[in-house]
Amino acid sequence: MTAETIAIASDHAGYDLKASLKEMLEGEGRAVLDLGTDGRESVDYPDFADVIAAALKDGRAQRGILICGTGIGISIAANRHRHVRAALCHDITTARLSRQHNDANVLVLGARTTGIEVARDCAATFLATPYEGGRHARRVAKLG
Ligand SMILES: O=C(CO)[C@H](O)[C@H](O)[C@H](O)COP(=O)(O)O
Repeated sequence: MTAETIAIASDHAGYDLKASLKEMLEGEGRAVLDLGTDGRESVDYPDFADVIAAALKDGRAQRGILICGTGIGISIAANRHRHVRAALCHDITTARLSRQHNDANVLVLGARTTGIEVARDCAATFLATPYEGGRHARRVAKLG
């Protein structure tokens, strides 16, 4: 198993899915850094995008998973950080291509829009798929 640490965070809407994915990943022997939220009480998704961005920046984690209700708000917030390439994925194809073409370092899921089995498949695919580089490297470099 790889030595990388996966940071995971959500707002209240994503709390249950976060718990499920954390259990799955830890069951696979992965190191998971849970950065909250810690319950179903209403919180603000930008705060959790920011904590994931900080963990990637200071090296506590190498990749991340973010969850809110739709995944939209937390994607917008995460992508305001220049070192974050957060990809909102709805199926294994988008999860795979976010890695192969975009070198995404954060998978984003919508807990109110994506079923749990699809979400688990997205996480597994995202974490297993390497970046292709090549022609994509020029484009990713232009992202900042
Ligand atoms: O940011 C979002 C929409 O793009 C997320 O889905 C949030 O989780 C959602 O807005 C939270 O809504 P709530 O009614 O406050 O639970």
